[in-house]
Amino acid sequence: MARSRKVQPLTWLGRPWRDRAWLHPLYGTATVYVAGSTIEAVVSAHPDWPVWAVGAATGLVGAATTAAGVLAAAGDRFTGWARGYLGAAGLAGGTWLTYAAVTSPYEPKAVVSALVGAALFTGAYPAVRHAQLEHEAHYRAVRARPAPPVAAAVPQFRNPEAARWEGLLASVGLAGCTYRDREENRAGFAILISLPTTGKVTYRQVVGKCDALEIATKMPEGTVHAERAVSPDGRTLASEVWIHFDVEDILTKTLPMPDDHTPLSINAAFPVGLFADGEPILLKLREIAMLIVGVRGRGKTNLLNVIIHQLSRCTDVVIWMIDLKGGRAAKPWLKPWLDGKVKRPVLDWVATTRTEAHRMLVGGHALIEQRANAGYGGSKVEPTRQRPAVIVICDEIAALVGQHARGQKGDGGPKLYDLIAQLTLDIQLGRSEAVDFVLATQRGTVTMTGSGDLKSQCELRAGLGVTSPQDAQSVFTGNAPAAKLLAKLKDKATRGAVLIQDGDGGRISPGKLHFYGDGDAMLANVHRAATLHANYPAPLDEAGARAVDAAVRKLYDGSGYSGDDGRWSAARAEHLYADDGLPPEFSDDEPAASTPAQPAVAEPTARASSRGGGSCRPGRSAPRGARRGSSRCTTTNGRRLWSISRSPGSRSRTRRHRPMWTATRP
Ligand SMILES: Nc1ncnc2c1ncn2[C@@H]1O[C@H](COP(=O)(O)OP(=O)(O)OP(=O)(O)O)[C@@H](O)[C@H]1O
Repeated sequence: MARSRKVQPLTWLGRPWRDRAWLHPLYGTATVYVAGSTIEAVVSAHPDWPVWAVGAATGLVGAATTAAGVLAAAGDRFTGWARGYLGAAGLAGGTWLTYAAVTSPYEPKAVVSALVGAALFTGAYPAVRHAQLEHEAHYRAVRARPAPPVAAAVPQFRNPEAARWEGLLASVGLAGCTYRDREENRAGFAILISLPTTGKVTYRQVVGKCDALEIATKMPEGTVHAERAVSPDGRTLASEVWIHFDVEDILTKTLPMPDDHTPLSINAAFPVGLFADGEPILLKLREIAMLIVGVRGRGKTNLLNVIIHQLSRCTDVVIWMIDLKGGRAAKPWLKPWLDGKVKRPVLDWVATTRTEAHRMLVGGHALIEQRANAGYGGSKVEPTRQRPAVIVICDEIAALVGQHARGQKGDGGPKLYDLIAQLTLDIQLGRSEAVDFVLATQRGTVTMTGSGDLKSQCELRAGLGVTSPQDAQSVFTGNAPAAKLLAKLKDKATRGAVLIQDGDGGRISPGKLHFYGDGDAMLANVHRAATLHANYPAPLDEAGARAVDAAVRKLYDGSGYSGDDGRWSAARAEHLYADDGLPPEFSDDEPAASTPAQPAVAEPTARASSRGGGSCRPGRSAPRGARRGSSRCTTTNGRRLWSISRSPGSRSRTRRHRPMWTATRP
């Protein structure tokens, strides 16, 4: 039902004496005439008053009546005509009064002028009044303000939880935000708020108040964080924000690496940890370059181990690794093969020198060209065991392409510029040919990553803890809220905590990575995985291997990728065979309680034995009907290359940032 609206009262000019309005000028003239007669009577009674003084006094009265006329019609409710008419009436009346005071109101000229004035003002009045009434009608329609609604006085029902949250938000300086919804998750809960429509509170301000909310709710540091809400059709909403309260504080927990050794596919996502709200972090390393940034001791090596563990479960992937720290990270993964316990290493190629890394990058480029020229799969290569993806993992890229990573003068090794250019080109061209990169560095600055171009190619970023907010900014360029959150992950308890950014919109979420173990425990875990996964990674396809071999032979000493003088030859890989620093054997902790299902993978070809200088012999084939891995993607959309699964059964109309596909893996 429409509410009746009262209008403000309008002017005296149109309203009072509405029925006899035409008499107004006559009343006015009569009033002035009576005033003139009164002045005459008073002056006659005082013959000693000088004429000039009487004239001046009435002149002042005239000026005052003129001003009164003009002021009476001030404001936007009167027309200009009304103001002119009243001003002129005041001026005429004042002038006449002055004249009548000095002479006499009964003198012929005074009488005639009074009559003429009355006639003129009476004649003009209807037009002035008509204009005024029209103006008032318009004013009433357009400008009249509604009276305050009576309903405002009636107390409204308030959801007590909404009132509590809005009160809390207001107490930390987020007044005007409206509580909309609450969603429980595995780590705690999240509330959805609408920002005030005045724009007085922005998303950034909410992020800035997370510290204050932690204090107000007595939560540990880093357990409250904000995330923009997303509409059901995937658009980020400017006015709605989820605030997460991670009661469980997953960021400070240690999440042991699941003892899962079943086979996977690179076309599906694999878990690497849990988001702060308890949902799994799933990575899909397809058509994307990943940049991992974290200062020493924040968990880079651990994350690389987790990634190698999961990649080496894939039956359609070839893993190459650049490890310029003398192979410290790669060697444990080679150990079962070096010990002769398995017939193939899970890492297909390891480069521990800049020269070998150059060979690898040039070989990668040859593979990309060979695949592009062959036109496999139309616009892009879909990895299979017959034509596997190649993932190049590089631990500490600063040692390879950083500003200070120059080789010895005259050592015949690659130039820094060549390495930067080759790596950048490979990342650019590799994605459609199933050649992708995982790069790790201590800082995200251009001096450490070689070039801005190279860094900008890495759409998937993972931040693992930095020393300063500036460093945090260099990971998630231009994203102050994320940088702030990353800079918070600095205490011991949050080691292995990560901030992960999706390439298609920059949304960032905190989480905790699975822990692969420390020291000997880590080495034992690696040994076990490298043993159990030995047959999973595919050999490089024959045509690709030939192209890589030919390209590598053009460099340096003419040795290649395959054959006796290939990548595993004593001349190039002898240092990897040295058993320094690694515990002797892990033979007794081999497949125990959770013996994995054997992979249903094709037996590596006999040709594989020749690659690897005779050391890389065919492994046993798996029994028929062996169980495949259960992880799968139901859908993906074009460029979205990794994402996050949503907890099932969410009721909210407005989603948190969650994906288009679901992983069914536990
Ligand atoms: N996910 C995790 N959960 C719990 N603790 C972790 C995790 N990741 C790493 N840590 C802890 O942090 C320490 C450092 O980890 P890691 O060696 O992987 O760091 P890093 O960044 O590679 O350091 P460096 O460059 O010195 O090798 C580990 O010894 C471990 O105690």
